[in-house]
Amino acid sequence: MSYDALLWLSFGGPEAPDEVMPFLENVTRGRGVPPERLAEVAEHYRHFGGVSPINGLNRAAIAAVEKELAAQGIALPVYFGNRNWHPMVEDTLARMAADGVRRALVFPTSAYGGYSACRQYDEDILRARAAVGEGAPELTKLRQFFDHPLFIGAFADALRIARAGLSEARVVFTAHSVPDSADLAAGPPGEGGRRYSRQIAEAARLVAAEAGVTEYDLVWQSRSGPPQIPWLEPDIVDHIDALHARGERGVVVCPVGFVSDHLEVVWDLDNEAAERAAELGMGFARAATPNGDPRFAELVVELVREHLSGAPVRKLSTFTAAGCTVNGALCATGCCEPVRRPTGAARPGR
Ligand SMILES: CC1=C(CCC(=O)O)c2cc3nc(cc4[nH]c(cc5[nH]c(cc1n2)c(C)c5CCC(=O)O)c(CCC(=O)O)c4C)C(CCC(=O)O)=C3C
Ligand SMILES: [Fe+2]
Repeated sequence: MSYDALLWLSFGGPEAPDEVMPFLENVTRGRGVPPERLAEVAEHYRHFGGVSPINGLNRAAIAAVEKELAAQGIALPVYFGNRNWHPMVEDTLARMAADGVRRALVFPTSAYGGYSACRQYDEDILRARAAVGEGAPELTKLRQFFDHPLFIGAFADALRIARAGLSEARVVFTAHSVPDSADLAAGPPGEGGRRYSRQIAEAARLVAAEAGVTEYDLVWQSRSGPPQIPWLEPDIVDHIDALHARGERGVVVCPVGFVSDHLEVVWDLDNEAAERAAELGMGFARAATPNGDPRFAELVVELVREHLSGAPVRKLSTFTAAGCTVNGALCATGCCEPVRRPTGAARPGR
């Protein structure tokens, strides 16, 4: 099979103060996130002048991937499109079609399975292809890479470096929380669910092993949604309290659930969690995310080469290599089914 382009598909983020609310409305439309939470998150973006780091980080990563492709003699133009903010994936796909792209690979900026981390990117692909209509490029999404040796290796080195600065500290892995019901529905029906949290736990185990860490915890961060709906727990900040209560002197946080230092990392960890640790007199360090590591570009190009030249599928876990589907198709019927969130208002019966 031959491909004409690589589409870099990401979440998107505002790049000016007046973009914050429209961006947040795009993210949360129909998802039952209370207005108070939205106002709070808008405030987080305002601490950074209304500019999320995510688009800039993606542009830098794309530049690194373009260099790596060229270095490996692969002629594949890279396009950038987002789910929630400009450049919107619908517009990017229209441009690709106009440029004559017939078939493209898609790199989603998430390593994991689950509704938010995988299936929602399939929905983006479906939506973008429907928007372009006739002549829309055929899109093959690259697989989940949470257990790829280059991903694990980048995190393991970052964790080693972060630990080197703190003499006594508990290692804590963190990932974005999701509703418990969404985690339960993650993966193909019949496989017991929880594909998202199981993959996160496996990545944490692999990173810890490679970094020589024998004891650690796995916690969650950045929950939204109404408080009566259960999400994955414990929360990172509550966990820092618990570590303090049992006499730990410091904490090294490894954000294994993310590929770059976007807002959830630089606000929820580097500000909120770091501040709580400081209040408690605990040491705090945070491991870098892989986006800035040269191995990240190599990883992307290796995933591309699995398709272009049959490069071996390298992975460190025994979990199924999932997420690789064509034109937004699911891994399996009912895989990572979205769980409808209550909006607070009564919903008309359907
Ligand atoms: C699993 C997961 C990932 C990792 C996988 C991946 O990377 O794709 C992720 C990434 C990200 N999440 C991001 C931002 C936001 N996520 C929100 C809300 C939510 N995230 C959820 C899950 C995840 N999110 C969920 C279940 C919700 C509830 C609403 C819903 O069911 O959809 C909200 C709404 C406000 C709030 O309530 O926090 C915002 C602003 C940004 C960009 C940050 C920047 O601007 O730098 C990134 C990379
Ligand atoms: Fe999110």
